[in-house]
Amino acid sequence: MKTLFIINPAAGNGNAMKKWRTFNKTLDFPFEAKITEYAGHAIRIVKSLQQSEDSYLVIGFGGDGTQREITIGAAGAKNLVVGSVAAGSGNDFGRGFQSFKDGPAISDFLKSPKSSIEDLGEFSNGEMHQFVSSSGIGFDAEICEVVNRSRLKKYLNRIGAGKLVYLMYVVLTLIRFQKFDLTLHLDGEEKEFRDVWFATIHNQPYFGGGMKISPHSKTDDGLLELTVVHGISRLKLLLVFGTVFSGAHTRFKEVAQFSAKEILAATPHHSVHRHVDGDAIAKTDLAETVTYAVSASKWQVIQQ
Ligand SMILES: Nc1ncnc2c1ncn2[C@@H]1O[C@H](COP(=O)(O)OP(=O)(O)OP(=O)(O)O)[C@@H](O)[C@H]1O
Repeated sequence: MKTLFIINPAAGNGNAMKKWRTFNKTLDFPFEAKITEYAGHAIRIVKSLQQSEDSYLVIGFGGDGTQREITIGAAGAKNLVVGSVAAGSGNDFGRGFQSFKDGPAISDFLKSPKSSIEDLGEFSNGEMHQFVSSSGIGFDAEICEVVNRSRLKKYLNRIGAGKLVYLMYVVLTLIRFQKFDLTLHLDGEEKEFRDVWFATIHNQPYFGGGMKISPHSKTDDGLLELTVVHGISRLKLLLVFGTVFSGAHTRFKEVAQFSAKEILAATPHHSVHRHVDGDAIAKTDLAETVTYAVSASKWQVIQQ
């Protein structure tokens, strides 16, 4: 089995490259390495390996956006197994799926490679998008969007204070966020929610950099889970966030959770920010209904 590392220099607030330069000195096996040059590049790199006669262990060296791209590129391929080394900001991929903690762990894996077959989330709004950990709309997606656009972020990253800007925008967004109405169809059953802060669809339990928000999610059960946080004051929302790490958030009546094979979601009165695996994408369109489901293309992740 060949090994390819894919390094995203933009991950971890621009620190992934520095981490890679130290990390690659610890590797005692042959490997190839490619540095991504633009968003979406990792999908192209990994897709091109699908034609290879060799089998590959493809290891992402970045965060959740990088792992999403690698997984999409590897979906459906029998000769590709996905691994990861956390070098991003949130790194939820490595919490929900197995990942490598260091070079010797990769070395051990290569001596007797094992993998498992996993689900991939998919949503369609005319265009098809895929996600590996979660995709959602609302408060958290708006934070992703404003942080990405921020000029202050670039400046603070340079002086090593990138996390500060995130915290600042959480508070700002909390003050100015406009709650929205949400209409859902869960395997055909209709549900309406008012005053929604966010709704997130999960393939795995972790979200937002270590919050175990969807404790019942399993990565290979052919189902997606949905969390809707609604009808809650700003102050109580902060309290709920404080309980996510222990799992106690599921006891609040304002936190609704469901499992379904197919989820249809519409925001008929508001255009709302969206994310896939923590990366902001275009806002919802008032006229559209988005369909979420598990993709038919499965993928393989390492087992240690
Ligand atoms: N050379 C590049 N320049 C700019 N963006 C890139 C480049 N290569 C990849 N990207 C994009 O950078 C985005 C962010 O990377 P990633 O999500 O891996 O890191 P992160 O945001 O620090 O981590 P996390 O998502 O775990 O918080 C990815 O979605 C990817 O498309």
